[in-house]
Amino acid sequence: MKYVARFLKPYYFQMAIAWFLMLTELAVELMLPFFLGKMIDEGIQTQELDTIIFWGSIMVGLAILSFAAGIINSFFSAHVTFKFGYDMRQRLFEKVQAFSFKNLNEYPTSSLVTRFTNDIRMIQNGIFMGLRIMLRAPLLVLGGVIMAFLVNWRIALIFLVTVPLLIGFLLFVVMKAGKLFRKVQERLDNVNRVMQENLSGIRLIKAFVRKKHETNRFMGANTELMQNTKKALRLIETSMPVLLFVMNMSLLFILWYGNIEVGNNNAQVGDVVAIVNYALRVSMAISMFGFLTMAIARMKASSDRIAQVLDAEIDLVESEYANEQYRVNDGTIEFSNVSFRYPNLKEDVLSELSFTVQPQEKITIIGATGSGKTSLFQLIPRLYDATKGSVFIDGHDVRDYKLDYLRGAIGYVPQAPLLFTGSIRENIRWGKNDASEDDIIQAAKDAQIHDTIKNLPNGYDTQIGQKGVNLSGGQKQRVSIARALIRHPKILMLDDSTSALDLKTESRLLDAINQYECTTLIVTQKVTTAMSTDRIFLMDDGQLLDVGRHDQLVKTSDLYRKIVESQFGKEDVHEH
Ligand SMILES: Nc1ncnc2c1ncn2[C@@H]1O[C@H](COP(=O)(O)OP(=O)(O)OP(=O)(O)O)[C@@H](O)[C@H]1O
Repeated sequence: MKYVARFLKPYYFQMAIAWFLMLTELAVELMLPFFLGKMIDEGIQTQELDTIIFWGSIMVGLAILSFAAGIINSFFSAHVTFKFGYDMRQRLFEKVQAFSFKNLNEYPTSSLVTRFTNDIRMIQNGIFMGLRIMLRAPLLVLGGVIMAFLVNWRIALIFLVTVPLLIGFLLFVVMKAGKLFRKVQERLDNVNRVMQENLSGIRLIKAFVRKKHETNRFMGANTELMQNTKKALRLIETSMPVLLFVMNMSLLFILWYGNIEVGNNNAQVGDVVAIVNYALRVSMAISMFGFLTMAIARMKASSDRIAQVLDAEIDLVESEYANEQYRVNDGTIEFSNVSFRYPNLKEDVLSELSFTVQPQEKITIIGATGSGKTSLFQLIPRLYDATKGSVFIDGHDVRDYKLDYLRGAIGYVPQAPLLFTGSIRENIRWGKNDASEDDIIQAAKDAQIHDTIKNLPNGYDTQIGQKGVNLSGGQKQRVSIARALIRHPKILMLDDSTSALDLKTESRLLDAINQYECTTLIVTQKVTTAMSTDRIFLMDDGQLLDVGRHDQLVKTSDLYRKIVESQFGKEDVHEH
């Protein structure tokens, strides 16, 4: 709950006003039955109209005051609640933006989405209820009992039985429900996860005719959520009849015993009416108190989940010694004894890699799937840090660069091109905010996508659907290459980004890239791509098996020869 208090701090003043108004409402609520009793005894029973009007006017005045206080309290409570939600969502978003890849692996997207939406809403509910009824409910119980004793202590003795009974029962319910609601929240995570996977993979599901399987999976998660929610709500629902039963019994007792006391001249009719009124208000306050504690239990469960994210240690941060002066000018890349292991793995996926790539050199990295090509790429813009050894760019360890600068100097096209909803122009400009229209067109031309865009009905204004659904795989790849080229990066990294391009387009693309003054690393499976670059890195099982030009490797590397044979046929190897 420390974060709840921290995020509420700027709004303490507004909260104080809300609480003050709530106390006003409370005072009125406690006074009304008292005045009602007075009106009955001094006005109605003695049939004095002036007295009735006098007490009646006071009661109407107080009711209006309470009404106004209630409305203004709601206004301030809502203001604090929404501002709180806004601030917390913003902070959470910034934190997740700062997450390293390792952090992101720990928190699945669906769980983050639930935290951003549902958990924050639960906390907001708790705060809103807190501002409206937190002090009011217990004070109303206490004040109601005291006032009832002041009116007539004999009849009020019944409160000594009913109040502890109800409070004890509600505490029991709340404690049990708190645990159940925590489970509900976890089940909601599951439903969101399955739903998200399904929505993003719906095309694949249709293509594989896996609708039934996925529907069952969703039904499983949904049923669990329903069962857990049902359990929690059922528990709360049982509390209401119990509450009503105790309340009705106590009312009956007050009326029965009150009647006797009035008969014995120990009480007046107005006293009995006032105490009945207090009994009703106290019971309602206890039930409100129950809901409030429940809301706090849910709020606690949710705030713990938010705190987990806000407290998550970000393992990949900018070094405090990072040098602002360091610049990437030439684009020399050096790996020195670099080993790397994903945090959740037991074995290295890259072992003892050492090589240097010269400025503006074009390198192809070729190797079996899972051999560590993407992992190698990720170490250059520091998406992960090497577990052992160092990566240097222009002679400086990547860890000594300002992180944003380093990443900004690199044009990285990931394996799965991801485009954002918006126009094609916006997607290309995403790589460089201040790019001019000419820059955008030039980057698109170099990425060999300009002609395609021009032929679209809306050209560069064509809206890209979610994740680029309305573009072909190769078109998406080229838009994301244009997005990287527009930065004029000193280091360009294409992770299997030309896989969907035909040979001619790919060759034109590589020629265009040659015009850029950048060191280029290309992960590919295609020998044709490898042939057009300066050197080929042959990777196998996290190791650099061979390095050389195509014509050298064909002679010296069995593995490379096999790859060439698999793509060109045995006889053609030496021709190529
Ligand atoms: N986020 C991750 N967490 C744990 N292990 C991972 C992660 N990403 C990749 N790996 C593992 O690391 C190894 C190397 O993966 P990598 O993605 O670098 O291979 P690759 O050569 O790029 O493969 P491909 O050609 O299929 O893209 C694989 O064994 C893979 O299972």
